[in-house]
Amino acid sequence: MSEDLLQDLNDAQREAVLHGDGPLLVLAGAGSGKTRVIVHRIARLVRDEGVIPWQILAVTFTNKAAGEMRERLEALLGLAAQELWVQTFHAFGARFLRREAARAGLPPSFAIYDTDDQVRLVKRLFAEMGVEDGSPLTAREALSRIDRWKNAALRPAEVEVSSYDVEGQLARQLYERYQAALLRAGAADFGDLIVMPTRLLEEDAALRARWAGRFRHVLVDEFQDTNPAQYRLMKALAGARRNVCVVGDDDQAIYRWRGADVSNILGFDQDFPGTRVVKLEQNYRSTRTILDAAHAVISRAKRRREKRLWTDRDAGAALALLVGEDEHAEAERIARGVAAERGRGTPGDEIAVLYRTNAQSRPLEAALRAARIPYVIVRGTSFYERAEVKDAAAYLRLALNPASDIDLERVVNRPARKIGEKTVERLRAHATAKGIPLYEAIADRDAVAELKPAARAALGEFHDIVASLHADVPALDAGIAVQEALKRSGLLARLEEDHSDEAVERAENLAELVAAAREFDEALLGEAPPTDPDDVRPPPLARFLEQIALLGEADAETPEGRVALMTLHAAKGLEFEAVFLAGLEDGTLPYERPWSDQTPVERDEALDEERRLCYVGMTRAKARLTLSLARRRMGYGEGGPSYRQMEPSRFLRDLPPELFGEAVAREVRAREARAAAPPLARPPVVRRHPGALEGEPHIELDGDDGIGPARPSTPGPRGGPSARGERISGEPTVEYDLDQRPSRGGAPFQRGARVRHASLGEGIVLSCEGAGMEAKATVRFDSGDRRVVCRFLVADE
Ligand SMILES: Nc1ncnc2c1ncn2[C@@H]1O[C@H](COP(=O)(O)OP(=O)(O)OP(=O)(O)O)[C@@H](O)[C@H]1O
Ligand SMILES: [Mg+2]
Repeated sequence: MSEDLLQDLNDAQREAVLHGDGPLLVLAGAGSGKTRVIVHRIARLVRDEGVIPWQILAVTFTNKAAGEMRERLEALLGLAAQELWVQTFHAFGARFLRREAARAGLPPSFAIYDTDDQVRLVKRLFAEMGVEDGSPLTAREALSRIDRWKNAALRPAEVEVSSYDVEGQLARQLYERYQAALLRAGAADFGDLIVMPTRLLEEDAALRARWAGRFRHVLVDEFQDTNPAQYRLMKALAGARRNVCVVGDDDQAIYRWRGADVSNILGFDQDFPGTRVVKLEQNYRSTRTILDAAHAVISRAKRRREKRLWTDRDAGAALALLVGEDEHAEAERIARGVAAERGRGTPGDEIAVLYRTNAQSRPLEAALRAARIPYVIVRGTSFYERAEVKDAAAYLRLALNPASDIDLERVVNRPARKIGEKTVERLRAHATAKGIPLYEAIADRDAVAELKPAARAALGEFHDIVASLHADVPALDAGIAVQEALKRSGLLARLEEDHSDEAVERAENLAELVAAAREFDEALLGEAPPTDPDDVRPPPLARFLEQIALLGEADAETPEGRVALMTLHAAKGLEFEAVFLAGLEDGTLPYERPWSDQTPVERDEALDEERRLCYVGMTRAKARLTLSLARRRMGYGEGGPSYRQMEPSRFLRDLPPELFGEAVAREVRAREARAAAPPLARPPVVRRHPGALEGEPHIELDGDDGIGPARPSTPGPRGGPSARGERISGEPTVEYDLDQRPSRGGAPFQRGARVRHASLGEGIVLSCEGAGMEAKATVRFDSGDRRVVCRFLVADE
């Protein structure tokens, strides 16, 4: 037995790592070493049991998590780790389908459609069906129904919809056409990457025997978030051998909205009788304060199985709370907190700012940029979502498969070739009538006969481009293929002719795409030749496109030293020295849809899921956890954007005040005593956290910060310019006034002051009027004179 693999494991972890054959379920809270168990178990199987790496399949939820797992395995196993199948469910599905493409009716180089492609396809099908987009369903609504059916691994013919459900009937009809259109285009969507392998395996015993025979061990991380289709896929792959090891935490189930089903965990030992269940109870990640806070939130979930983690670490730092007047002030305080964290030597990539919805990232970005703190938004698809990058990808996908109509429609007139929408419509009608792809219609004399000569010539040229790419490019290295596509399509030349800033930026993005493809080729060079006889690897270009398509929400690399900004969903499984959790307000976290038509039971379930999300966020922190909220937040109401007053999150009220430090606890006790007396309107008090260093997070105490009991319903004035607080005797409490701080956002500026704006850059103040939140300044920027709200300006010191 390799001792080193068993060192640094507690008894329960060791039991799971050493478990022999048969089903194993590791059920444990956050940071208890579940992922570590998977990694060490795989290493032991390879090193001590002689299992061949490609006979092991491990699935995780995000590419980032898969990447980290692979890194840890490489450290333990060296080169042998390369041939392990460690990936996301979707990446596994894609890999499976490339090998079994013919059975699924797809070409091996099938394209993977993203949401944008899906929406365009549905809109086109709506048009064919004579259905108006939005009545009764929008394309996105229809797609979300289709997604739900796919999560349950249902094919169109198996979907049951009541005859009274008009929308459902339409969605079902659409589903059928949609699948047919995908097959015709030689494409699959994300759902198909799971449904198709699942159904192929379930329905073909010989195929199942082959695949279940090859994987001697199947391991699943974050098992609580698998949907029924993924669960069935796992079951089929486990086969009769039943060597499945699943690890999960029911408290961290956060994908119910995507069809994940916690009953997978609860019913696991019914499907796999004789399952060994291992529970882990020691947390190795967080301080006791952080664990207590997380427990206070999660333990109030309505439906939950009680479990509690313990740690032998100290209480550590108290929780910190930041309160901003609005989301910009909140963001600015977080930026200051992050700066202080870096100031104490914490590397940027050990700091994360987490939030509930993507929309919250904008003010945070602006504040970090203004504070010159390097950050990265962990949202992998953003680069590949740029129009010019998608255009290039569409040419490449056409090179592999000219029948992909969605790609053809995207680029037939890019760069502009004077091929108008009317021409495309005519071709579309012809293609639909004849049941051929657009690519063939273009070359069809009958289809183009009535077109004007100029349009005909342009179409002919476009057809030649696609034909030449299709003939030459598919087998090339990805880097060269991308270059050829950019050159032959004319995309790059057109941008180079144009000298506008925008064109330059787009050309740079295309250069970046070439660089990414070259890096991909280089990485392939480092790949050892497969020892797995069944391992047919597609040519580099197809693999490169697949990698782009599979970049999920949560998967961007976090470059060294940069602070990570991401949603709570994306933070799953990760850990950071310091975590800032933003937007602890009712409505933001827990998130509430403005138009909720939920039943009370659904509302309870939704609230429990928000609680679990909050728990996931808090348990990402190793040493320091800062919570923040805004008193009002810009939202979109009926009359357009407007400010909404926000109440502190109910989750904040669940936290024992002591976790914020003794001074806060004392203040809350005093507040309780005051609350017992007749209510008095109390002015807000802003205090520096006792003993805090300059620039450190401070805590605002004015009775409405969400800590401790809710204040009686007589609201005091908020944030008034002359707010005064009382001292807690004997403590070095520092008070200062938010609106009077010199040379900070929100303060009026002197004429001639140098200021910085997040998007407009540096400038000089020409004049300033108004006061406080409403103050506006006229500023001379490089791009011209602009009137901007002072809150968005930072003095350039
Ligand atoms: N026995 C141990 N001794 C020391 N450190 C450990 C031990 N087990 C786990 N750790 C460390 O604790 C941290 C959390 O472990 P891990 O990420 O495996 O937990 P997890 O249960 O998967 O968490 P999550 O639920 O958030 O995914 C990691 O930094 C890991 O290296
Ligand atoms: Mg984990």
